[in-house]
Amino acid sequence: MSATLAFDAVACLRGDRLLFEGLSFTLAPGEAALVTGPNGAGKSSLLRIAAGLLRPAAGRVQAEGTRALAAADGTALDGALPLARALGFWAALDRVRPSAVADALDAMGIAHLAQVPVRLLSTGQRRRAALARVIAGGAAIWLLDEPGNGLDASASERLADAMARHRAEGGIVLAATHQPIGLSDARGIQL
Ligand SMILES: Nc1ncnc2c1ncn2[C@@H]1O[C@H](COP(=O)(O)OP(=O)(O)OP(=O)(O)O)[C@@H](O)[C@H]1O
Repeated sequence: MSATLAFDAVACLRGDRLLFEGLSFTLAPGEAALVTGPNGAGKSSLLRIAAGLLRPAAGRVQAEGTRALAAADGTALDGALPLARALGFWAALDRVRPSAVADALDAMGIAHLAQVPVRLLSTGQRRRAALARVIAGGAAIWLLDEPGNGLDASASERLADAMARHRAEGGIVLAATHQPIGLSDARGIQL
């Protein structure tokens, strides 16, 4: 997997507030960074900029490889569909191999929920499902907003394992978090 994510003197403006400016970093294959900072500092905004969903007020973002964003709220999954089918919808768009969904459900320990409609999942199960979507999608660059929120100890371990496997394959992880998430050797980006 070949991936690069580079910020070059990036500034972020929300409304009329400058949240950060002059932010530069480069992540090479296998590298990870942890974005920290107080509530409202702009962590989610930074991830949206990294995903290409929000335009920087200044500077440039270069991404080599596909990007997948797991937002802090919501799963981006159809609540009415059974979990496996909701994930399958994205997997089809991402053109991944058919077994990717089952593997991702296994990786997050929710294979037994495959037939349960997404809207009936618990908060932690939904978080696991959102992460399973990213894992199944096969994107090179994972952008994870508060990925540890709502996860129990076992799910946190599964997330740490999934991130380690992803990096070992040359993937990149950029995560915003207030809590430790088992991301070893991650660069710190303090807002
Ligand atoms: N669409 C928007 N228009 C204007 N301001 C916005 C918009 N979205 C977010 N903001 C503001 O930008 C600031 C940064 O928000 P952001 O969600 O990026 O922070 P954060 O560091 O992720 O915060 P938290 O730790 O609370 O999740 C906040 O003050 C927020 O009110």
